Formats: sequence, C-alpha cells, structure tokens
Amino acid sequence: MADTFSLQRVLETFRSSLSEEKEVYIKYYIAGWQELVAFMNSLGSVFSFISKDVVSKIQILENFLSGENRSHYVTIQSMVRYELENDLVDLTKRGSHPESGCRTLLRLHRALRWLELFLERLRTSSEDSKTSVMCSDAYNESLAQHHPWLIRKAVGVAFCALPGRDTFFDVMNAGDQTQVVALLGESLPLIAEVYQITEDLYVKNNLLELP
Ligand SMILES: CCCCCCCC/C=C\CCCCCCCC(=O)N[C@@H](COP(=O)(O)O)[C@H](O)/C=C/CCCCCCCCCCCCC
Repeated sequence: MADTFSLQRVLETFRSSLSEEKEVYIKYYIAGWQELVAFMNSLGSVFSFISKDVVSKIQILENFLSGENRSHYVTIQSMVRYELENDLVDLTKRGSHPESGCRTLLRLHRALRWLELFLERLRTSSEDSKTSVMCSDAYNESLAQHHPWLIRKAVGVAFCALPGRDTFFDVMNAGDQTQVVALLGESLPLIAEVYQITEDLYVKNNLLELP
C-alpha cells in the first residue's frame, strides 16, 4: 500500500471488486477498506479503537482468503453459498461459528453504507459545513442502529476530533475542490452499486441480522 491516501485508489479498488457478472471480489473489497483504514490512522489515536476493529475484521477475511478453503472465498456470493451450504454461519445467536465470513463481512457492509452517506454529504457540502456533523448524521442513519450506547458515545467523541472540510478535501489527493467533487461523483455510484449487490444478496439469504 502507498504512503499517502488517495481517493482515486479507493475508487479503483472498489471498481476492481466488481466482476462482469456483478459478483463482488472479496480481495478487492478488503483492499478498499485497507486504504480507508490507512486514512483513518493518519487522523490520530482517538480513532484507533475504530481502526483496530476494522483491521481485525479484515484479518478474519484475509485468513479465509489464504486458508485451505480459499477457493470458496473468491467472491461474496461464493462465500455466502459455501458457508450456508456447510452450516458455517451462526444464524440466530453466536455459537460454534462466531467469526464466519458472512457475519464479518456484514459488519463492513454496514460501514460501507456509512461511507456512502458521508461521502455524499461531503460532495454536496458547502464551505461552512462541519465534517463532524456530516459524519455523525451519516452514522446515525446507518451504523448507529447496530451499535450499543457505549460505542455510540465513544464514536460521538471521536467525531469531535475530525479535521475540517478543507483538510478532508486535501487528503483525498485528487486536485482542487472541484476535481474532488467530480471524483466523488464518480466514486459514489460505484460504492453504492457494491453496497446494493451485497445488500440484495444478504436480503435474499436472510443474513442481515447475523449475531
Ligand atoms: C477522505 C476520505 C473519506 C473518508 C474516509 C473514511 C475512512 C473510514 C475508515 C473506516 C470507517 C469505519 C468503519 C467502521 C466499521 C465498524 C464495524 C462495526 O460495526 N463493528 C462493531 C460490531 O462488531 P462486532 O462486535 O459485532 O464484531 C464493533 O462493536 C465496533 C467497534 C468500533 C466502533 C466503530 C464505529 C464506526 C464509526 C464509523 C465512522 C468512522 C469515522 C472515521 C472518520 C473518517
């Protein structure tokens, strides 16, 4: 991974994650998250409890990708099929498969919705918009529904430490603000498509509430 964050690279990894048949390659999906985590780490230690959680989930998926059953973990679709057909998912309460690929990816999938909502707010924001407000509105509309009170409070504190809008535009390394807005406009439909394909798959298999 390169030293500096680049929104273009995030866009490319999510673009690579979509196959011609509209399946989602896990390898590129987690590569996109790795880029985002690198960005979050650069924001300071107040975010480390969040990045540790994402890194541990990426690690679980990477272990599947390199493990003996790796041929079943090429796409999210093949993973869901394999884990369900072989009873490898705890469906109602955590039991013998507490860290299945399906439940682990579901956590990142919910976070992808947060990212989509946040970036859309950033794209349409004005100069005096606050990143903490955009971030927390996007969070309340998505991930917060799945987090207990304590996590919601800790996340709220972390949001107060976010840099301002101009810094966000700068770190995206995509040129001036007009160019960043254009790139966000290009990235968002792609992120939304990856999100929707995964969402439809999870709905179809009744997997949206995995413990
Ligand atoms: C300029 C570039 C655009 C913005 C780049 C943003 C980079 C963000 C990178 C990562 C986002 C956070 C992803 C969070 C995943 C959370 C997964 C989750 O829900 N985990 C909880 C449930 O897991 P289990 O216990 O069931 O295994 C876990 O309990 C959560 C722990 C930590 C709190 C997670 C809070 C998420 C807040 C999302 C906003 C992040 C703000 C980052 C600011 C840029």
